[in-house]
Amino acid sequence: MNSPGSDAVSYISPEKCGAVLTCNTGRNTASQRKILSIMFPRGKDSRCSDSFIASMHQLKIVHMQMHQPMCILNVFLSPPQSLLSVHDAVAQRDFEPTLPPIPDDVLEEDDNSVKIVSLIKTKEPLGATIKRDESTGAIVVARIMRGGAADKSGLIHEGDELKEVNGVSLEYKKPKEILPLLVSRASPGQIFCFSLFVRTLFDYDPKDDPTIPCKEAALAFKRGDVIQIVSKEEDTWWQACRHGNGNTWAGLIPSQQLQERSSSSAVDLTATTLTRSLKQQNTTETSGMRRSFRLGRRGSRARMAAQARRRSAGMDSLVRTPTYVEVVPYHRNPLDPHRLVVLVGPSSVGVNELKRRLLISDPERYSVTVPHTTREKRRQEKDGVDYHFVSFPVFEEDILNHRFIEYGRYRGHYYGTNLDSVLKMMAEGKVCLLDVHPNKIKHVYTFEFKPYVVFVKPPRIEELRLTRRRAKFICDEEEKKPEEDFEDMIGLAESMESRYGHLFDKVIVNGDIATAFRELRADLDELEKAEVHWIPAEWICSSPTRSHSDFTGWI
Ligand SMILES: Nc1ncnc2c1ncn2[C@@H]1O[C@H](COP(=O)(O)OP(=O)(O)OP(=O)(O)O)[C@@H](O)[C@H]1O
Repeated sequence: MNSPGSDAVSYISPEKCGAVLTCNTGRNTASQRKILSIMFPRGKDSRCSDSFIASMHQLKIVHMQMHQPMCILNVFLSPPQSLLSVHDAVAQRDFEPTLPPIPDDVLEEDDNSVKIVSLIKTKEPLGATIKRDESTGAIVVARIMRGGAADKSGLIHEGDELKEVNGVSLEYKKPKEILPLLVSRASPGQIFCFSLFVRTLFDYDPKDDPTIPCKEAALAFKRGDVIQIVSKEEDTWWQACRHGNGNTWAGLIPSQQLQERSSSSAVDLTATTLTRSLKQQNTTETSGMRRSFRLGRRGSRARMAAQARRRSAGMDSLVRTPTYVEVVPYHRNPLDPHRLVVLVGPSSVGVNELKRRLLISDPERYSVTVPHTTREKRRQEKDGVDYHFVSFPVFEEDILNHRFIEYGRYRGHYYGTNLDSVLKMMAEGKVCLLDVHPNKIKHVYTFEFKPYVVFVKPPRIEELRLTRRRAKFICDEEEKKPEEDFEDMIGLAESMESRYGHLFDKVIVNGDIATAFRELRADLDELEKAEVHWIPAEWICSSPTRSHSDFTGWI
C-alpha cells in the first residue's frame, strides 16, 4: 500500500463526506505541509471517483486508477492519531489502487515533505477559504470552515498551499475563480466543539458587503433568524450555521466587533440627526411619544435632548449597535401561561388600533390589563374591571417595590399598570396585550413574563400620507400640521429602533391597517403553535425582582 517516499497511505470514506486519500512522506510538520491535489467526483452518483490525479511539484501529473468500493470506514478523522490508526487498519488490507511511484527527482528537488490529499466528495464543497500569499503569490488556505469536508478530514490546515483543484492547476488563477469550489456545508447533526445560539438583530447580505473575504462562503440572514455560531476564533469573521434547516450551512458572518465597528458611524449619524431635529422642533415633548398614555409616557424635551447628547458622546450604555443576542430554546408546555405580548411604537402609529382589532378578533384569547388607581370609584365602575382601586399607601408601596411597569399622577391621583394585573391575566390563560413605551420593557424582561415584543413601525412618508388621510390626528399644538406629525413619527420610530431594537422580536410596518393586522395576527398564531421559542439566555438567570439596568445576554 505504501508508495515510495511515503510512510502512510489511508483511504477514509466517511459515509457522508466521501473518501479521503492521503499519502505523506513522514516529514509532515505544519510548516512543511503541501497540498498538491484536491479531487472532486465527476459522476453524479459516484461516491468514489474512479480516477485520482495527483499533481506533483506543480509540474508532474500522476494518474492512477481507483476501484469501487474503496475502503469504507465510518470514521471522522482528527489528526494525527486517528489518521494513523485508520492507516494501520487500512494498511492490513490489500486495497486498490496502489499509488504509482513518486518520481525520485520530485523528492530530491524539494526539502518540503509532500502530502497528496484527495478529498472525494459527494455534494460537499471543500469548506475552506483561500487567499493569495502576498510574498510568494501562492494560493494558500486562509481558514477552514467548521463541519466542512476539509475540517472533518483533518488533513488540510490553514497556511497549506493549494496547487490544483479537480485536476486544474491554480497557477495564474485569481482567488475569486477558485472560491465557488470552496464553500462549506455542514452535515445535519454535526457536532461542533463550540456552539452558541443567537438571534440576529440585523439583516446581513454578503452581496452588499465589500469587506467579506469570500462571498460564497458567507451566510446571509434576516433580522430575527436564529443561527448557531460554531466558531468565534477570529476577531472579524465568525462561522455560523442556519438553525432549523436540515441542510445546515457553516458560513462566515461578521463578528459582533466587526458589526459594531462598521455600524458605529451610522449610530453617530443618527444621534447627530436626532439632536439636530430636537433643536428644530418646538413640540418634541409630546409629538413623538405615545399620546394615549395619560400617565407620563411622554418624555420631556429636555430629557430627550440630554439622551441625544449622551448618545452622541457615546455615554449611553443602552445605545449599542444591534448585533446578536444569545438565545436558548424554551419548550412551552400547553399548561404554561402564554407569553406576554408587548406592543410598542411611536405615538399615533396604530398600536391601539392593532390592539383593538386583536381583542375583537378573539376576545377569548386576547385581553388587556386593568390599570390601578388611587382615585375614587365612580358609581358605574367595577373594581377589577375598570380599575383596581387602591389606597395611596398601597400604591406607593408598590412603587417602592418596583411593581409598576409604568405609573404617573393625574389630577392628584396615581394611575399605573401593575405587574400583578399582568400576571393575573396570564394566570387566567389569556394572551395579555401590553402597550408601553419601549423604555418600560425592562420591567417585564424576565422569564416570568417571557415578553414577545412587537414594534409597530410607520411606513415611508408617502404611504403614511396616503393611508392616514382619513385618520384623525390630534396635534399637540394647534398650529401643527399632520405632515409634521408624520415626520415626528418616522423620526421617533428610527430612534426607538436604534435604541431598543435589540429587544424587538417582530417588526410590523403599519401601512395598510388590514395588512398590518393580518401580519400581526398570523405572527401571533405562529408563536402560539411554535414548539420551540428562542428566548434570551439572560432570562434563565433573571428573577422578577432583579434590576434590569442592563442586558447582559446581548453579546
Ligand atoms: N394603518 C392605518 N391606516 C389608517 N389609519 C390608521 C392606521 N393605523 C392607525 N390609524 C388611525 O390612526 C389614529 C391613531 O392610531 P392609534 O390610536 O392606534 O395610535 P397609537 O399608536 O395607539 O397612538 P397613541 O398611543 O398616541 O394613542 C387612529 O385614528 C387610527 O384609527
